[in-house]
Amino acid sequence: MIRLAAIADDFTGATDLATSLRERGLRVAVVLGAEAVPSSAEAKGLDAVIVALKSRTAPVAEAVSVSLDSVRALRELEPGQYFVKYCSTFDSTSAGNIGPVLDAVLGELGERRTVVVPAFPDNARTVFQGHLFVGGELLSDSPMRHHPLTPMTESRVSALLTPQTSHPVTEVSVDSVWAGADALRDTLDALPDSYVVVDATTNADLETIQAATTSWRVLSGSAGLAFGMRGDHDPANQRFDAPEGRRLVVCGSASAKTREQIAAALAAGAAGFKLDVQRLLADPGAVVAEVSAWLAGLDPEVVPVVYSVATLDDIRDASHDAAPAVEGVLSRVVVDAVARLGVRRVIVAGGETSGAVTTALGCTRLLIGPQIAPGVCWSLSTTGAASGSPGTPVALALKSGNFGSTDMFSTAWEALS
Ligand SMILES: Nc1ncnc2c1ncn2[C@@H]1O[C@H](COP(=O)(O)OP(=O)(O)O)[C@@H](O)[C@H]1O
Ligand SMILES: O=C(O)[C@@H](O)C(=O)COP(=O)(O)O
Repeated sequence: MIRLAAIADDFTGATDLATSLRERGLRVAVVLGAEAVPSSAEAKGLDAVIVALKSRTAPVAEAVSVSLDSVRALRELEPGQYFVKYCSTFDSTSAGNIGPVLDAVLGELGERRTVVVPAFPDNARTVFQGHLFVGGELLSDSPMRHHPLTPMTESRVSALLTPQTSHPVTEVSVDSVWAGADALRDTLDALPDSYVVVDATTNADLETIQAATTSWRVLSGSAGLAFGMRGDHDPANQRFDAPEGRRLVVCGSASAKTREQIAAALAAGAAGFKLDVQRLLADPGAVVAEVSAWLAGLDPEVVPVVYSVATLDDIRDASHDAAPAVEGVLSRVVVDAVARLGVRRVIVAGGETSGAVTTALGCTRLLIGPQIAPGVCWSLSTTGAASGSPGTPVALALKSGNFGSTDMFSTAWEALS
C-alpha cells in the first residue's frame, strides 16, 4: 500500500510534483507511462508513485486512455489517495484535457467529487474569488495567453473547467479556507458532489486545503496542493551520483521565463543555436545533422543552448505541424548528443518538449534528486533501447517553461557537483 498515486499530464509536471513531495520528506518514484508502474513488491518503501504522461495536448480520447491505464496500474498499489496533476496555469482547451481526464478517473474509481486547486504561490500562481492569477496579473492577461498549444484567454477556473466536463463545478472562496481546516472540511462536505475550485493565495492556504481533504479519495491540482503532506525521509540523506560528462540545454518552451533564461545564458557566455522552424519542417534530418556538427565542434566546457523561440514573433503564425516537428528535432539532437558526444547532463525546457526528449531517450524511470528551484529538480535516469545507446546514465532537469531562476541555465549545474 502506498500513500499517494499520481498521474501528471506532462513530464515537467511529474518532476514538479515529485520534487515538492521529496522536499517534504516523502519517498517518491516517477515512472514514464503506465507500463513502468512498479509492482507492489518494487514499490515497498515508497510513499508516492507518479506516472508522467504526455497527455496535456493529446487528443481527448488518447489522454483519457493513457490516464485510465495509469490509474488501473496504480490501483494495484492500493493508494490511500489519488492525485491528478495538471498545470498551475490550468493549461487546457475547451475540449480538454483536464475535465475529460478527471471525469474518467473519477468514473473509474467510483468517485463523484474532487477539489480543483491549481494555485502554486511559490511560483506566483494564486486563486482568488475563483480567478487564477500569475504574479499580479489575471491568467488571461499573462504571457500564457500566447501559448502555442493552449492559449489561456479566460481566468475564472470554473469557466475554464465547465465546458470540459459534465460534472457540476462549484467554488469555495478564500474566507472558507481562512476559517481553518475543520471548518473548511465542513464547508466542503456540505457541497453537492462536484468539482470544487478552492481559492488559495498562500502556502498556508494550501496546507489548510490539504488538511481538510485527507479523506477525499481524489485530489487534483498543481504541485502546490502537495505542500501540506509530510513524510519522514530526509532528502539530504539520499545518494545522488550524477554521471560526469558534457552539458546541454534544449528549449522547445515558448514561455516568457524560458525566453529570459535563454537570453541570460547567452549573455553569460553560453553558445546558442536557434532552430529555423521553416527549414526544420522541410528537412528535419538536415537540421539535426547541422546541430550535431555544431555541438561536436564546441569547447566541451561551454554550455550549448539549442532553442526554437527567442521572441513571440517566432510562434505568431506557427503551423500545426511546427510543434511536433520541433519536439522531434530537439529529441533527436539529445539522443545523438548522448550517444555520440558524451553529453550526460541535460536541461530540457518545456513540458511537451521534455516528454518528447525523455521518450526518445527510452527512459522509463526517474530518480528524483536535488531541487534547483520551486518545482524544478535534477533527476537521474538510464537510456533505453529507443535511444540507440541503451544503459547510458543521464542527469535530466525537466524544467517547466515558466519555472526556475533567470540564470538557471548557467547555475543549475552546481547542484550536481
Ligand atoms: N518556433 C516554434 N513554432 C511553433 N511551435 C513551437 C516552436 N518552438 C516550440 N514549439 C512547440 O511549442 C510547444 C511548447 O510546449 P512546452 O514544451 O510544453 O513548453 P511551454 O509550455 O513552456 O511553452 C512544444 O510542442 C514545442 O515543440
Ligand atoms: O504546474 C506547473 O505549472 C508545471 O508543473 C507545469 O505543468 C508547467 O508546464 P510547462 O510550462 O508546459 O512545462
